[in-house]
Amino acid sequence: MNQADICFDSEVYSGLSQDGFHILPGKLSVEECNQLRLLFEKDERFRNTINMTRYGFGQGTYRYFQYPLPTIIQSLRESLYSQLAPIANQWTKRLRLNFTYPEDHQTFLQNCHAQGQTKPTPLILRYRREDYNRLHQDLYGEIAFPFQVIFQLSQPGSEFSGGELVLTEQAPRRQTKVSVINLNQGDAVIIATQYFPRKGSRGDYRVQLKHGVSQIHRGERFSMGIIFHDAK
Ligand SMILES: O=C(O)CCC(=O)C(=O)O
Ligand SMILES: [Fe+2]
Repeated sequence: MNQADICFDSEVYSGLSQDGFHILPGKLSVEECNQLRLLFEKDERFRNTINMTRYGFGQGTYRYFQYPLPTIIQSLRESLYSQLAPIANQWTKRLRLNFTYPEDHQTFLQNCHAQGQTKPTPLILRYRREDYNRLHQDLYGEIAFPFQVIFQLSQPGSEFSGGELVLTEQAPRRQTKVSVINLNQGDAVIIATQYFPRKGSRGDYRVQLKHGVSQIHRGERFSMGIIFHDAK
């Protein structure tokens, strides 16, 4: 894991505030991706397994980790949180929301737990031919951190085709805009969980964001999601 390549400077801030997402290239090594993929088979690591067809979420399988999280996921969750929390707090001010995100993830989780959100939310997803993930938002209770991070664990082209990560943004009085995010194995993308503030001529306005995955045409695609709030 390369900590040095995340630098949450003004470019990250303006990207997130303009588009609601920002790509972090080469966040994980191929070796780390392969290790994370292998975890998918280890039942004892997970608290719940979701067959997406059964819930109408799409087609494919995802598994929620249980505590304690694998070390690499725990450390990514803490370090990404502490870098994103200051941006989250600038956003809440711009959106005139009455909530302050603590500096460290542990304190944030205490807030979640006090609201009955106690279950860990980091997950690994596996898609095979014809699988897909419908547009959605990952909200699991009243408390939601405004960012989440998605990691590509498979290599497009050699391992699968299709299966693009898709974001839709909905601004007031506009038709929906779509962005297709092409990630290589090991890349990650920070996305807005629910909505983000965008500067307009008459002040900031709220843009809603959803994410999903287009159908896989060939092969197998694994991804990992780090969501910072816990679930009810
Ligand atoms: O498979 C993907 O790229 C999307 C994963 C996802 O929905 C998530 O991490 O919340
Ligand atoms: Fe998601």
